[in-house]
Amino acid sequence: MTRLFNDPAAFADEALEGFAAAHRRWVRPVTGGVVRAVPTPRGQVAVVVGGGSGHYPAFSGLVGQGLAHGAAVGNVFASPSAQQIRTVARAAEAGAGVLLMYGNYAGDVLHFGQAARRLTADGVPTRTLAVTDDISSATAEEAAKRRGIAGDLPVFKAAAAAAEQGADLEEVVRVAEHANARTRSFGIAFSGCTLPGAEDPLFTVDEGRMAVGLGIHGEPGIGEEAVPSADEAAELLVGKVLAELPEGVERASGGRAAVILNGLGSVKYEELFVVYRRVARLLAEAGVEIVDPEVGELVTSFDMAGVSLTLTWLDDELEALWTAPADTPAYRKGSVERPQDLPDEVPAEADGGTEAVPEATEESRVTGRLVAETLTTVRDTIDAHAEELGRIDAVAGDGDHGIGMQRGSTAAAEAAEHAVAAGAGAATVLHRASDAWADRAGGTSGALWGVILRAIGDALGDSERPTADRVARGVTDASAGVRSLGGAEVGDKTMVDVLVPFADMLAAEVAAGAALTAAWDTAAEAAAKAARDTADLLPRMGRARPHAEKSLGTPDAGAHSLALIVRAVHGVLGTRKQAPAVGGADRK
Ligand SMILES: Nc1ncnc2c1ncn2[C@@H]1O[C@H](COP(=O)(O)OP(=O)(O)O)[C@@H](O)[C@H]1O
Ligand SMILES: O=C(COP(=O)(O)O)[C@@H](O)CO
Repeated sequence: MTRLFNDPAAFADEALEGFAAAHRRWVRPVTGGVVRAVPTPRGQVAVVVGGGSGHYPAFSGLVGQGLAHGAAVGNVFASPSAQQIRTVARAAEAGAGVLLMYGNYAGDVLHFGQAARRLTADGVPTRTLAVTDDISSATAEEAAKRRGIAGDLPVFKAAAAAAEQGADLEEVVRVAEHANARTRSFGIAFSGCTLPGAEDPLFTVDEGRMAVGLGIHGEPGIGEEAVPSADEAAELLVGKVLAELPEGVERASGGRAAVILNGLGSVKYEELFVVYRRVARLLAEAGVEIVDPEVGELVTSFDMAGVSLTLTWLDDELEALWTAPADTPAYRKGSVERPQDLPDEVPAEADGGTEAVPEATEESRVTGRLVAETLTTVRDTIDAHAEELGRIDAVAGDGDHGIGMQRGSTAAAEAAEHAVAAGAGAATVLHRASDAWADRAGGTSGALWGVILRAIGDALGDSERPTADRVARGVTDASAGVRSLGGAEVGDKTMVDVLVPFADMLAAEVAAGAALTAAWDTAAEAAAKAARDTADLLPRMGRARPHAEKSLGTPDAGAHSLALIVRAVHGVLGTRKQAPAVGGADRK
């Protein structure tokens, strides 16, 4: 149970503020996360890590000499936004490029990928690496789909130590890929975590049972067994991890490995030591030499009761990097040389102020006002359903869909109002709302809603006549944009299952001559049905995929929220018969 919080939606920001205040020796807060207090030496590759909050010490606690140069920190269990990542990377980079590192989760992959493209366009050479150590989350044949759990630490550390030793960006990437390929983890859990403000844990296991193959977001395990003794738990974990040796490691015997026994949040250190005692013996019996083991909390999931075992199979290169010194708030090893002349406190960054809006016609400004009003209604609709969306997402996902959508829609409505007050046209209102939604929400749906609003804005423009045809084209482009960015298709059990039929129906109705409000009504009906139908699908993308069968009978959270939103938008359109974009006479 997370007991101490103020506003749950502000939990991650407030935790980061307190963390930075408590660790000034190591870190400096920047917009979107933290960077080292000791600036990156000129010419050194910067390793910037990141992910959602709720996993401390991942990710902010791993920033310091010998480890990460910066961490982008998202909302609870949600990826940081591309904009946050970019700001942190810009503050950390020192002329030799940036490697962005994160666990392999849909939201992280989308946002870090976008950030890399923007940084490259800014002239900062940038590469990405998603850690994939969790062997329970996909088969060896589909290793690229595996999640990143406690293996984040040794992979981050190898890359950062190589950067510290002067490797260039290509070399740091090679080392990171090599460390990732040689890292394997497996975990078990006795109870799920309870998110700030939530009543119930994300999953429960019956008394005397445990989940096998845990995730770090309170995802239930992939199987269930009776709770073992500490020794039996050690036997299970060691057996699983030794069963899949990486390429280049012929046999366990004679191998050397970095070993991490990780507590997920509420398994006590003494319990971990009891388990580790047997882990160490079993590995010794298997002929594995343990190098610098770690027993403790390194990647957590709030108060989840769970434990995972990670092995990174070392060669000479990886061993030197694993044993190299590091000095961060949560992870220290050996002694690092600390520069004497630390910079004075860096002044807080000025917030960008209000950027002037591009020219717009009066007609487009009227539509901009309608868009802002619609976004306010979207925000209110999401507020009213936030708890329900979180509950649906918790069935097979991480329970954060309500919070993420709330943060995104609130920020979008606010940005739209500011843009309208500055005299913006429809495109600019939607573009500002798109950036605000993606930036504030993070997570998979934050990136995708950013794409949706931007595509509709592009179609409406700031000076063109806002016709029903343009709206329909914008929605069609949004549908294509979401599929292109997220890679999901109809049938994968995502919001795409609703967006595609909605866009297709809207385009068909408008092409057949219907006025926008009537066409939207018919399309929203199709969206509601498509959202309900996702209950019968097995997820093939995103957080729910490893728990496919658990989600049968429950609709997809992102599909449901999209259907709610398009219905709410119809409510606004229906009250504005005079608005330029909604009258049948304005079809062309
Ligand atoms: N690849 C994808 N393409 C389109 N939609 C996706 C994809 N992956 C997940 N989603 C949608 O995102 C929703 C979850 O959004 P969010 O709560 O932000 O996710 P997460 O916490 O997993 O980042 C899912 O219910 C699904 O509709
Ligand atoms: O939760 C995380 C990001 O995953 P999403 O795909 O955005 O849900 C993060 O904690 C793991 O790095």
